[in-house]
Amino acid sequence: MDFVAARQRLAGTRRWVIKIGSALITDNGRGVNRQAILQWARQMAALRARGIEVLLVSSGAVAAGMDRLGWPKRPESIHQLQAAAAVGQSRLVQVYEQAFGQFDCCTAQILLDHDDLSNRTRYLNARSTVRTLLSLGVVPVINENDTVVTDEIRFGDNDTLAALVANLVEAEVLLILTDAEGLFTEDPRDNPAAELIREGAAGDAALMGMAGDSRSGLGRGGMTTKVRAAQLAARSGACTVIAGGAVEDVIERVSSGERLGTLLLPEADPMAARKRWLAGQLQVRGKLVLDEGAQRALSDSGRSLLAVGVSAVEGHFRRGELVSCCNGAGVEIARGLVNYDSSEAARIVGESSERFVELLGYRGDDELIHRDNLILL
Ligand SMILES: Nc1ncnc2c1ncn2[C@@H]1O[C@H](COP(=O)(O)OP(=O)(O)O)[C@@H](O)[C@H]1O
Ligand SMILES: N[C@@H](CCC(=O)OP(=O)(O)O)C(=O)O
Repeated sequence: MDFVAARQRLAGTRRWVIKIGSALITDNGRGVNRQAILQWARQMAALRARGIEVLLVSSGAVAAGMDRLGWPKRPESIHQLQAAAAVGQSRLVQVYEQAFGQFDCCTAQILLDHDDLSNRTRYLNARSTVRTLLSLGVVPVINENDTVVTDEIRFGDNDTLAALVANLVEAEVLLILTDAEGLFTEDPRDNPAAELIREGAAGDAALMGMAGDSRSGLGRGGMTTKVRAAQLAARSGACTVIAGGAVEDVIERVSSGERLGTLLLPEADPMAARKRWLAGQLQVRGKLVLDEGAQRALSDSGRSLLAVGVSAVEGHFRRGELVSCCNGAGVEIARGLVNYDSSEAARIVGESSERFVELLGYRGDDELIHRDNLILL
């Protein structure tokens, strides 16, 4: 793998999930670290200004709640943990909204549980809401819905949740900020001579052997869940960077390709991995019938599907759902995520994108399906 090129490619990516762990958020349990949050918000706002969509997965509800309630030690009882999370979460979102507000960014709280990502309808709902927020320029601030989850359905650690969110929105990058400067050959708390792994393959089994558990009493999974998160994120083609959240301007520096932290890459070409993942994840909701020119544009030239090359629309689907692309004889040649609802698609098929405003009342995307969201069969 060409790691130098992979680092540089980070600068050209368009959608990031950034996860910040409990120890960082609470300055090692000393209360919500407003100063640090302001710095991260500034950097995330700068990413947004460069056209990069940012989703934040923030831990820290339990730790912030413990601090607010004056509890020195993490409670054992699930009900006390849930109570602490309820107290801490409201404080967290208030701090985020204020911090992002200083950089003209709006935030939205999203609390997810296991069902939201495993149940198909709720998965699509979550996906549409998050995508809508992103299109509005809002930064979603996501956490596990700690007050309602039970042990059986708990993600447990936000590394896993962040990776599943990266899958949900097909992010290109998962940046995990923690209190270590990346993955070391062993826990630097045990061995100060341990060396930083700068780059690797997310699926490399040796990495798990290096990763240890959390020690802080605030975080949950240590490096084990971070390496596993990189593996999960790789399924939809995302690369993962594990880096030190306390490093100055870490988000901006990683996003400009600087060699900070640990970069873990998907084995397959990111685009191929993402397409394979897409094909296996979603149900086909409808069908588009392509004329011969469009069939050639897709199959021979790997181009996007334009409305002008479509002669018919079948089924009922919404923007972002998976549709099948067939030739006149009904043979499926491709699948992809469609940019328009079925009723809108029916109005624009056979037409060039110049007429979209007239036909739909707004311009929208030029492509019916962008080539990045198309899988040839
Ligand atoms: N190989 C390793 N390299 C770096 N840190 C490690 C390693 N193994 C275990 N750790 C521990 O993982 C911790 C970070 O994980 P965790 O406490 O869960 O943080 P977070 O709250 O950010 O998720 C570090 O403080 C470190 O002690
Ligand atoms: N949902 C919990 C997350 C706990 C957790 O996973 O913490 P971490 O290992 O620091 O990401 C909270 O907000 O406290």
